[in-house]
Parts: sequence; C-alpha cells; structure tokens
Amino acid sequence: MDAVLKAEGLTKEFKGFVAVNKVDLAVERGSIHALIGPNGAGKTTCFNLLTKFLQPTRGTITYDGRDITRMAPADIARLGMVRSFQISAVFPDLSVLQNVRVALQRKRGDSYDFWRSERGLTQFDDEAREHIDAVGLSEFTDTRAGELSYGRKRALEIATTLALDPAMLLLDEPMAGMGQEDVERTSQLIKRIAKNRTILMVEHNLKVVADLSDKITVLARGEILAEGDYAAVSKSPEVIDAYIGAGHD
Ligand SMILES: Nc1ncnc2c1ncn2[C@@H]1O[C@H](COP(=O)(O)OP(=O)(O)OP(=O)(O)O)[C@@H](O)[C@H]1O
Repeated sequence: MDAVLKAEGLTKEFKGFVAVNKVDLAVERGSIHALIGPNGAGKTTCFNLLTKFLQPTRGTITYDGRDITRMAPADIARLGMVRSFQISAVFPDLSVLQNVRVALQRKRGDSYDFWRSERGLTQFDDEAREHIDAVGLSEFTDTRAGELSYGRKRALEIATTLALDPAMLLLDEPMAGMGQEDVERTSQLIKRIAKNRTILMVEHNLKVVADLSDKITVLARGEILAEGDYAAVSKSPEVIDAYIGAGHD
C-alpha cells in the first residue's frame, strides 16, 4: 500500500486522560478515508493531531515519507496537506470570485503592492473561475459570499482550499449543519475533487461515509475498533455495540 499519511502509536493525553491511544493509521494515496466513531471517541482529537493543531503526547506522523510530527500546520500546508473548513476563511463582503482570487494570491505569497495593482487584481481570474466552476458556483461568481446559502458557503470554502492546490485534503465534518440538498451536492463535490487527491474526513453522517469512503477507521474510547470498507465495519459486532452503547446521534 502506498500510504501518503501515516500515524504510528499516536497518543494524546489530557492531564492523564487518554483521548487517543496508540492509534496506527495509514491513508492510501488517492483514496477517500473516513474517521468515524461514537461521541467522545477521539475523532476530533485525532484529526487535530494529524493536522498539527495539537501536539501528540507520543507517536509519530509522516506525510509523503517525511516526519511531520513536530511541524506547524502552515508548514505541512506548504507540503500539500491542507485542512479545510476550519481554517479557510471566507470573507462575507467579498464576492465569490474575489474570495477565490485572494486565496490564489495568498498561495503565491504576493506582496501588498502587487495585491493593490490593477494587474494583480485580475491576473488570477481565469484560474479562480475554474475553481468556482469545479465546486458548482459559476452562477454565483459575483454574489457576495455573505449572501450564499450555508451549503454554498462551504462549497466556496472548498474552492478557496482548491486554490492552494493540495495533494491531500482533510475535511472536518464537511456535512455538519447541512440540509439534505446541500449534503447531496457536497457529496458529489467531494467525489469530484477526490479524483486526483487523497481525502481524509471526519464525518457523522454514516450514509455519506458509506457512499464516499474507500476505507473507514472506527474509533471508540480513543482506540481503533475496526477498519475496512463500509460493508465490513458496519457488520462488526464491536462497532455496533460501541454505537449503541454510546447512544450515537
Ligand atoms: N482539551 C481537552 N482537555 C481535556 N479533555 C479533552 C480535550 N479535548 C478532548 N477531550 C476529551 O477527549 C475525548 C475525545 O474527545 P473528541 O472531541 O476527540 O471526540 P470525538 O470523537 O470528536 O467526539 P464528538 O463526536 O462528540 O465530537 C472526550 O472524552 C473529551 O472530553
């Protein structure tokens, strides 16, 4: 297996409480991998460790063969591993096009002077329009981001993330708070953007997980309970017990 992201013995203790315990995880290049589990299982902590928002107590994380255990999130983003939804800011008073343009400019690390120049403002339009098209927002190109529906705002966040051209995308509950229509559109979007990327997501919506994931890791009480495709993990008695026992929402 060609693992692009790998964790070994990943452990996080909070004042003696073990939230994530000796987790070994390997995310295959080009796959959609989901991290699921009942409430309090340690998914968010695990996700924060992998994206470097938290430092592990023990264990190592490698990305593309490189040890990133002690790296900062901004540095791993430069390596091509980007976390969406929580860090990608959408500016409500800017249009959809302007938002994606800002993301493109940020990626190039352009200077303030360049950003103010006329050429700087329009140079990235073609590329920005491609990203907007990719997330299905073409008809909203000139709409203020603040006026978009919740689901479309999140599509815009994905467009600004795509502007960074990540090889690996980490999605934190991409469907949270969405109505059925937005869930379906976002599922299609994730499938599309996964074509030449690796995706790791934490997601509560099991129908979405079943539909999208090549591989699922089930966590419970900080440990890996089961791993495999949806058909396999959903049949596991331990998984069924953990979900029922925890009163999953
Ligand atoms: N900063 C912290 N300090 C102390 N305990 C924490 C901290 N963060 C998380 N925990 C504990 O670690 C355990 C795992 O929490 P985590 O949020 O990772 O679970 P989760 O699987 O994401 O849950 P949910 O589905 O409810 O979001 C919980 O018991 C939680 O109370």
